[in-house]
Amino acid sequence: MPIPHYDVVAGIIQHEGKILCTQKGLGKHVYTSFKYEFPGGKVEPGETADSALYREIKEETRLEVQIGNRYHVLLHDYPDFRITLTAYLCRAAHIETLKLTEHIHHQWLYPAQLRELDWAAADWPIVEKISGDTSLRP
Ligand SMILES: Nc1nc2c([nH]c(=O)n2[C@H]2C[C@H](O)[C@@H](COP(=O)(O)OP(=O)(O)OP(=O)(O)O)O2)c(=O)[nH]1
Repeated sequence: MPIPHYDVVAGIIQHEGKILCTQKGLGKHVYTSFKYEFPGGKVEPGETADSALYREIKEETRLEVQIGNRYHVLLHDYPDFRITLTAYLCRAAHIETLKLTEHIHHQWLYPAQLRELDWAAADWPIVEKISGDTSLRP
């Protein structure tokens, strides 16, 4: 049987120079359980990437973000499935409404601090790019 391939969108949500990092809880897969990721999720049939990202971020964080430019696209193979992960720069004007509905923890970190977290394997190229990206500094 071919392994499933999912189209996943993720938001690099910036607020006052920091980026929102969200930690997954225990899930179906040990290799993504308890890992940090950027809020987002699978693009459903009939959705655009933008509308899927806006919907997922609102569902998961209650934040209403402005979606900006596409930042990075990559293909990653997990043991049971593969994803095309597309990360977009996003901005949150207000973060008072932040409420996690699926993740167990969150941190707002400066770009250079992102490497300190235990990220999902697919996210590392994005984390490395952000860490060295002076244009993201406040
Ligand atoms: N939203 C998001 N998902 C990511 C990132 N990195 C990464 O590997 N993923 C994976 C985790 C999931 O397997 C998939 C996103 O699907 P989903 O958000 O619908 O998650 P899900 O509940 O089906 O996943 P799971 O917890 O059951 O494994 O992409 C990321 O930075 N953001």
